[in-house]
Amino acid sequence: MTDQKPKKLFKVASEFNVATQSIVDTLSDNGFDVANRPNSKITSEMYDVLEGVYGDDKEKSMEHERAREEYESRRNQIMSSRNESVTIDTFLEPIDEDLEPVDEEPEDVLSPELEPIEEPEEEAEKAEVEEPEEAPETKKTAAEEEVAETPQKEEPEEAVSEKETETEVEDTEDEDAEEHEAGDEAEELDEEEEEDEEDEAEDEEDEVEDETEDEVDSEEDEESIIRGRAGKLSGTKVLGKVEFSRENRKKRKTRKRKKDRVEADDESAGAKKPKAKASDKSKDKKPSKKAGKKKGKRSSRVDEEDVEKKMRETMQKMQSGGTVGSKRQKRRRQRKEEREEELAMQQEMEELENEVLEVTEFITVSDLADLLDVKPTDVITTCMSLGMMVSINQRLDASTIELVAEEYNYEVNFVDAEEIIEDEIEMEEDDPEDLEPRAPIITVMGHVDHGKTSLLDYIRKTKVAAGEAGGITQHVGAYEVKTESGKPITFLDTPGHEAFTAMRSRGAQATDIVILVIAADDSVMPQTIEAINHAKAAGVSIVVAINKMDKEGANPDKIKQQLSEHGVIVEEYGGEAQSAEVSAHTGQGIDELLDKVLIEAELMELQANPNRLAQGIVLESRVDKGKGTVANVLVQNGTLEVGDPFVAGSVFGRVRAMENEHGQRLKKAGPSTPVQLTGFDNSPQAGDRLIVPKDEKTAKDIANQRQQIRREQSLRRVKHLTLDDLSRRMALGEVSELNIIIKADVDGSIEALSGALQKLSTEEVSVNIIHTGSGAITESDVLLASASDAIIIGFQVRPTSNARKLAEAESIDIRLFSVIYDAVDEVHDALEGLLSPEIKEEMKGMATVREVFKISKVGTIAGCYVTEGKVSRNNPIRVIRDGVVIYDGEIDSLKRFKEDVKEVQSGYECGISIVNFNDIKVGDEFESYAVTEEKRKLEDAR
Ligand SMILES: Nc1nc2c(ncn2[C@@H]2O[C@H](COP(=O)(O)OP(=O)(O)OP(=O)(O)O)[C@@H](O)[C@H]2O)c(=O)[nH]1
Repeated sequence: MTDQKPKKLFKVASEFNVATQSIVDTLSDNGFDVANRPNSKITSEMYDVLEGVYGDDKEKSMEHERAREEYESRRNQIMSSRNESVTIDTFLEPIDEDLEPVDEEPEDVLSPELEPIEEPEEEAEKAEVEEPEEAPETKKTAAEEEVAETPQKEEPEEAVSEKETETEVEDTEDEDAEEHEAGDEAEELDEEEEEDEEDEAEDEEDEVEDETEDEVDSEEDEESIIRGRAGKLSGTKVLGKVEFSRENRKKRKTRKRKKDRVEADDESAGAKKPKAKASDKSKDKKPSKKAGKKKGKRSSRVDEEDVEKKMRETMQKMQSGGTVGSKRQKRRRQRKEEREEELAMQQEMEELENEVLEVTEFITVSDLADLLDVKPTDVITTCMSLGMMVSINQRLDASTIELVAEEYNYEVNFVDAEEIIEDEIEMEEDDPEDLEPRAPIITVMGHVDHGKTSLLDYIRKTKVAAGEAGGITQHVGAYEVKTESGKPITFLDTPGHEAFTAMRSRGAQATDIVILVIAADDSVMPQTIEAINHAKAAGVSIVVAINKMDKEGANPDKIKQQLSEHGVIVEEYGGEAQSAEVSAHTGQGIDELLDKVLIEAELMELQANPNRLAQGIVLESRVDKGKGTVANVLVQNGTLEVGDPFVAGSVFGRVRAMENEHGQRLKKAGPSTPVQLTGFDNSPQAGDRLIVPKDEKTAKDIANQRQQIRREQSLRRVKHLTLDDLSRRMALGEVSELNIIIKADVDGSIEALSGALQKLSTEEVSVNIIHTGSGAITESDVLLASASDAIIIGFQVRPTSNARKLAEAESIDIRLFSVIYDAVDEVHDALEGLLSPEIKEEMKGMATVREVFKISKVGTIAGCYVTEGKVSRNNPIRVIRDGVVIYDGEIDSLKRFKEDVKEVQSGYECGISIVNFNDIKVGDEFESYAVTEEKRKLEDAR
């Protein structure tokens, strides 16, 4: 190297296989001052020094080079075999003639340009191959002699050493620098080279980013890394570009989707499936390109027009005078963009495939078809294939909608019809300027006996009465307290999580902050944890009140420690939860607690707009003999005024009167004000949202619509789980636990039954006994079953008549048994999906015993009054005393006056005697029932 021309830094770095910085450092250690720029000159003296230091690395570099050459020759073989099918010669005959140096692989040369439809790996592989494509094109334009000359000039030299014909124009820039330097002395070329090299350096940085580049490219990457070009990574800006274009695509997509919805009718004829729709869309966007890519039929997609167009484009680019390097860079960017686009497209298609339908339950077949973009007949056919005959206007239940939607690759998200109606009429968002701070609404929660009630009582007694003569005189579900700073806080006055969860289960949320009460002398208990979980699920802030601080053994630190284990980290422990140590007995720390509540409220920026139509929530309602329906309502936003028409749930009303907790009449109630409200048409339910629409007509319309929906739902929906549909709902994944309430005659039976039933738990369904009790099945059992979606099993007991009616109304499955193992078998069969209630029992009539006549030789005759249905002579009869079955047998005689009759209708008296049973007492009830055999239906078995 001693007498040779100076080399460039990056070349030397590449030769020695080390970073340019290392070279610079080494040289500086040896007294040479060289800037770390790729084109810095390395003199022969410097080179000698470097050789001494990095000789070994040079060896490695050469090995590396050999491996690269090997790879390239292998790749060329593959290329030439692969591209036989795609020849572009036909299109470029005149060019080929001029292009001797590269005509060995013309198809490779042009295919990437003309057919950007190959698989990404292919694309990557051709990263190098495409280079020459510009060369031939260059040559084609005779005018571009200058550019064309370069490869031609080099060819003879390279032809000797290079086996590959593709020979990468890169070589003319990459290795050429090296080779030329040995032979070519032309200074002006050097300058050109410098430019090229700079571009190239950038280009190579690009390659570093380009993950799909092939091995050869990765070698270049290595080179680029070696050349220490990391400082120039400004090229990553390209990514920004790509993102931008993707966003645009998304927007376009959204618009398109909307448009599609509008034009659904026209298009739906062809679009059988959303998938089809998706691919249509993709075609719209990327016509033959993508389609071709998918099918891999590349040559078929290349038409002459395309070729010409591409050629023109290429020539334009060349004429515009970009260097080869910058063109390559552009090309790479282009490819990268294409890949990004493709990715975005795939994502979109996936999105489309997993599209979620937002529907209300019980939409009609034609509505569903509209949403699915298909014809109603398609939905009808689908239903038929699922074994259901439906008509176009038939409303479908949730599971059918899901099944049909699934057929069209849609997921279904059921939305509350009421919400939809509400959304339609919901007034627009409040202008931030109109918002004013409002009082926080607080619920007190905590474990049993930790002092919730005491705390609420203390606050009510000490903080409410101030200034309000008489204090709280009536229950309105909530009350407002004034803190020392004069700021108000509204407390919901029912402690415990029942009220909170009941509201939440109805989708309503009245609470902003939960005060979590924990006794300082106790510890974090199950209900504490439950309360934490509920509050978290509702997204409600927690302020901790460590109560009973007056007690000996109070250990607040222990509580704080335990709380942190459950994700509530108080401020002293570095968390965000406010906490106060209080005593509901002495009042210690209560002011501090309220202050902390206010701090939390401030942090939450609780605001409302008092100058708008009111919105609120029904806390509870009851029927008052004098006033009609009275409901406690918490105004959440806007101002409710006397005379306002409103709708609460499905109930219409007009504010007749409002009273606050002090029994004072109010004309207006602003945000966070609890009021007792009269003027309802009917009884709303706790948790119902109350809104004041713009006029009475709208309010009535909404109420009517909602009533209709509720009617439909109550008519059609099997609201609660029954043993009959257990296996079907298990299969649909709707049920994973079977909640059971057991009522039995004696405690012993309860234990035996619950033990046996619990053992039936399977992997799919666990059996939970949520409540047990002895005695008749009461209304509260049915309510519990309704709230927890449970079935009721009665063993030797019967429901009271109110419970029976309620169970019917609420579709609660009550199963009555006289033999424990019958109950166990039935539940077992239901779990196994084998349940076939072939023998069904139906209550036919009830009669109450009013008098008892004991007649010797005949036995006891009961003078009865038929209260429900009819009592038939031929039906079996049960004797029920205090809700418990005491005998099950047959009627001996049924008489009206002295005549034997077959049956007696309700409202009539009759005399009944029972075979072998004389222990009849006044007040007993007779249940006349029929046993019917039902053929097992196929759908039951599913
Ligand atoms: N020493 C002391 N006792 C308290 C304090 N707060 C409540 N207690 C007592 O703890 C017991 C339970 O208090 P409650 O207010 O009924 O507790 P709770 O959490 O409402 O209980 P449930 O309504 O059963 O859930 C009562 O005997 C209260 O007198 C307190 O700060 N100090």
